[in-house]
Amino acid sequence: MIVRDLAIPGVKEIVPARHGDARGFFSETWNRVVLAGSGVDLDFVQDNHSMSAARGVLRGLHFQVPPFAQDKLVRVVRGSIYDVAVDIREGSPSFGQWVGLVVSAEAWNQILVPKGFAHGFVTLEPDCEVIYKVTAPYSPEHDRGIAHDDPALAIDWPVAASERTLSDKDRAAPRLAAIESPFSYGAAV
Ligand SMILES: Cc1cn([C@H]2C[C@H](O)[C@@H](COP(=O)(O)OP(=O)(O)O[C@H]3O[C@H](C)C(=O)[C@H](O)[C@H]3O)O2)c(=O)[nH]c1=O
Repeated sequence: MIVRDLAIPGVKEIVPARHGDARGFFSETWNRVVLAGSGVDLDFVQDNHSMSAARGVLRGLHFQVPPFAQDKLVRVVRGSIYDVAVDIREGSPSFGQWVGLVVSAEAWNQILVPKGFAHGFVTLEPDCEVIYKVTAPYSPEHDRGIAHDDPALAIDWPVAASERTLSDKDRAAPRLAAIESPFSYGAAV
């Protein structure tokens, strides 16, 4: 299992081994002990699976506020996505900055998005299936969003605005400056 920090510390790319043979392959896509050995010791409580039918489906930017803040371990079992994590921890040296990663079934890679980050992705091809573990259960009352196209974030989405499909909720999301982040850099969540 390869674990590497992306441009904002805490956000990581994880690539599990894939053991191929004449039948196909086997992969331990998550192993708590192995990940803990790489400094990622998380207790996931829920597994999610979303399917997006078209290229350009954009889900995000979402986060849940404490006490339901979530770490997320995201992987793609069909297709490919451009996955984005935005640092929304007040006082962080990278507050308002983002990191993006292509996550795909072909690359067999994953992205770890810690608490304190807003998360979203855009699909790069039709029929993308995204599987992700989270460390807190879904709580609609604690679910929040910020605008994926907030000019202050200037996220370089690889799908043109005219080709994106968003939920009504995401289209109406506020800009980062319009919300009070519940996260503080260095503080336990
Ligand atoms: C997130 C979630 C949703 N739902 C229900 C609520 C709605 O009836 C339906 C679609 O929910 P939503 O439009 O919030 O789904 P996404 O836009 O894919 O949201 C996700 O998108 C980005 C990428 C994220 O990081 C979050 O995991 C999550 O917010 O599933 C549940 O039943 N459980 C859940 O954990």
